[in-house]
Amino acid sequence: MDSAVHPDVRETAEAIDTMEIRGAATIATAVAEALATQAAESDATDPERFRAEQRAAARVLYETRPTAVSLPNALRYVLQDMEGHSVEVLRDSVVRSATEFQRRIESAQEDLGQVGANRLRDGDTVMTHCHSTAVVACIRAAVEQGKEIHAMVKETRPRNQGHITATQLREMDVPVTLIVDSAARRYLNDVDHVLVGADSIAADGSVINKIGTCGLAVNARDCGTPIAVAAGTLKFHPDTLTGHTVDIEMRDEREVIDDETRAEIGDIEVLNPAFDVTPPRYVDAILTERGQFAPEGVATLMRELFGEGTVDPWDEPE
Ligand SMILES: O=C(COP(=O)(O)O)[C@H](O)[C@H](O)COP(=O)(O)O
Repeated sequence: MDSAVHPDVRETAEAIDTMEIRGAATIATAVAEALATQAAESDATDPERFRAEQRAAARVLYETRPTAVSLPNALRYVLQDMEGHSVEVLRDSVVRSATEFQRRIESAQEDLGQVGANRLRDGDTVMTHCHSTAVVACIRAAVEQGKEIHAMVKETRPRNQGHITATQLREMDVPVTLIVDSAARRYLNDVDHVLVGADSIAADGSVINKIGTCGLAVNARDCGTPIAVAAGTLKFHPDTLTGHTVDIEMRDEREVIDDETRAEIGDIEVLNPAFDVTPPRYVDAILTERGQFAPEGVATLMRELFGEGTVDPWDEPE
């Protein structure tokens, strides 16, 4: 354990690991803030030491959850300009980049919210899955445009993030109907849109999001209900441009079944994948702060954004 890693960084990492801090954009904001604290409160006296501390902090944060690419994308953004010959210059660079990153996330969320809102008509009902700040931003913008929007919120087992969505939508007076996940098919003909977020978008337009998204999308397509994914460019996974796949997080079995019930049943295997992959053919549109794209079209924008490839600033230099 590297003692130079600030306690706030460890606290943030722990909160991400236990999902007290969760959701791709929220995780990204939290890690940017943690790196800024690490920088602001560092007592390193030489630049090399300062850089090593930042790398160690970034590694602790990076190793928390593997699927949401917003996390490494945030670390890269904050540490990208860590050039300079004095600790003061380096510190300023990290703190400035972290602030800039948070500002960009906020404005991207607002812009993609407008894009999503433009797809929604007055009186529409939207089915949601999990809790996505980007989806909430779209519905909020539609409400601010004066549209009456209803929501059918899937509870999203095993952790019931649908309850967070329901709470936030009620706070803006959106009428909410809560359903269990397996009831989605029954109501897909009654809703006008399915709107979900994303943890990562792959170069082929595949969408990696909360487990159950793929089944929902396949069913939506079968019913002819349009499905859009609200995901800023922060969710674009640069490594998929060179053929890498996205790691799907497996979580603790006890999120699915408690030890006592399990013992009563007998010897069973329990699998608890947190995310799944929806192929691009089941997705109508990806909504970003740069407008909406057909999933097959994101590769061009990804190349524009990550053309030169990426570096992993948490790695030790060669
Ligand atoms: O799958 C989840 C959250 O999963 P978990 O609860 O396991 O973190 C959300 O749909 C995306 O992260 C998008 O969220 P946002 O739009 O807020 O980035």
